[in-house]
Amino acid sequence: MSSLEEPLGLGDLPKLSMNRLERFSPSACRAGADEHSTGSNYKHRNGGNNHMIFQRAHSWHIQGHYADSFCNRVDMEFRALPRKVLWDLPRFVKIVEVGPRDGLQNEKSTVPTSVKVELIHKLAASGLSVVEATSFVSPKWVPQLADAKDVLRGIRHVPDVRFPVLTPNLRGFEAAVAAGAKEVAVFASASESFSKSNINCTIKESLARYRDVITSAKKHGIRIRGYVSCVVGCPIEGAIHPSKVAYVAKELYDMGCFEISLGDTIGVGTPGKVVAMLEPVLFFVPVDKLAVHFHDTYGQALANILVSLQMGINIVDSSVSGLGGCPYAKGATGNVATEDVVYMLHGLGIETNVDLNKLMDAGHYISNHLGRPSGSKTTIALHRMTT
Ligand SMILES: CC(C)(COP(=O)([O-])OP(=O)([O-])OC[C@H]1O[C@@H](n2cnc3c(N)ncnc32)[C@H](O)[C@@H]1OP(=O)([O-])[O-])[C@@H](O)C(=O)NCCC(=O)NCCSC(=O)C[C@@](C)(O)CC(=O)[O-]
Repeated sequence: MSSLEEPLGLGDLPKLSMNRLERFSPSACRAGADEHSTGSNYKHRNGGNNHMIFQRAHSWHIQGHYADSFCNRVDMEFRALPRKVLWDLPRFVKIVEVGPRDGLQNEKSTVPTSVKVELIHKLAASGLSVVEATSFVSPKWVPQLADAKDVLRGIRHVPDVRFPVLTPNLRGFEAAVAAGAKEVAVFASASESFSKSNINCTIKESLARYRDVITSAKKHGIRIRGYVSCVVGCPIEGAIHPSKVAYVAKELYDMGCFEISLGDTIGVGTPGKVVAMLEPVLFFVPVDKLAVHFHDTYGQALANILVSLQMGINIVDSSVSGLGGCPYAKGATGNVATEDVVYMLHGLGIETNVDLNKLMDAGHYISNHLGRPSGSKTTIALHRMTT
């Protein structure tokens, strides 16, 4: 990866346009204090004194004997500012890749099983530790995933990578186990209307079904993830009250789901709405058991992820190339692109274990197959830069 391709993180702030954070980067000060340099292209006025700050390609420098006292002041200012907004961020974020399931379930033309399996292998090779592979749902409802059994059987074992599948009822769960599933997910909704249109039952009925699935899963020693859909808005009902989200999340968690993913199914969330939704949920479900799952319909997904991380969440669902959309949520676009999430997280100095180049390779593979450009802005930008 060339330096141009690396995310512009805090350590690279001098490369960005002038702003407050940039000027007061402590790494810039440390670099300046350590090695004095020549060749200025930026002047900074501080408290009536002129201090020359020299900018080179990768570091900034403060000249002469002003450096130490200047840097101490700057360090103090800098610490106060990012502590508020950046320093509570997690060091590591687990990404749950949902492209092969959520991303493909809405595709009109049938994607061959071999392509799905190859995509899953490429995603696993990029370092992702969880790749949601498919759904054991009714093929009448979601024809694209009618080959669930064959997809699961086609996946070769990759150490430390998990391949969960969606199961809407006991029948789906049993089929998934028979095909070799080691981890499954159930999916309820915070909206009564969406529950009926998505899984043809009320919220209460869905929770009763999932209780049976979880009881059976426990017997098989299989881990179950729980989804809550429509956590901010519903395509039929509109705004959803956060208390409804908290209720369903708590029920699934109390039943035994090891992780609860909160889905903004139609991507209407904004950071303010997300904070308001997360607050009551955090009252009932431990923060380290929560994941966020944002569709990017209004371009708010990365902002929503950032605010979720600031609230302590460190599990993020996303879809390679931004594939997807829910068959029962008209107009909703795909999930936030995994490439864009990785770029942002790496830029913030947060580890993911994901190799962005290999991930983009997986994105190119499926985008080429589908015959359309990637939905990842990061991929498009880096591609432009290299061609
Ligand atoms: C839940 C059901 C099955 C109920 O479907 P139903 O029609 O109410 O149930 P049914 O019991 O009357 O069964 C209808 C037919 O499906 C069969 N059937 C029944 N169960 C299964 C099964 N497991 N696997 C295969 N076949 C099944 C069953 O045998 C029968 O076949 P028929 O007798 O007519 O030939 C149906 O509504 C369904 O499959 N819905 C699919 C919903 C879905 O996959 N939605 C998209 C995923 S959720 C999502 O995207 C949101 C999420 C998770 O990403 C988070 C977010 O973004 O918010």
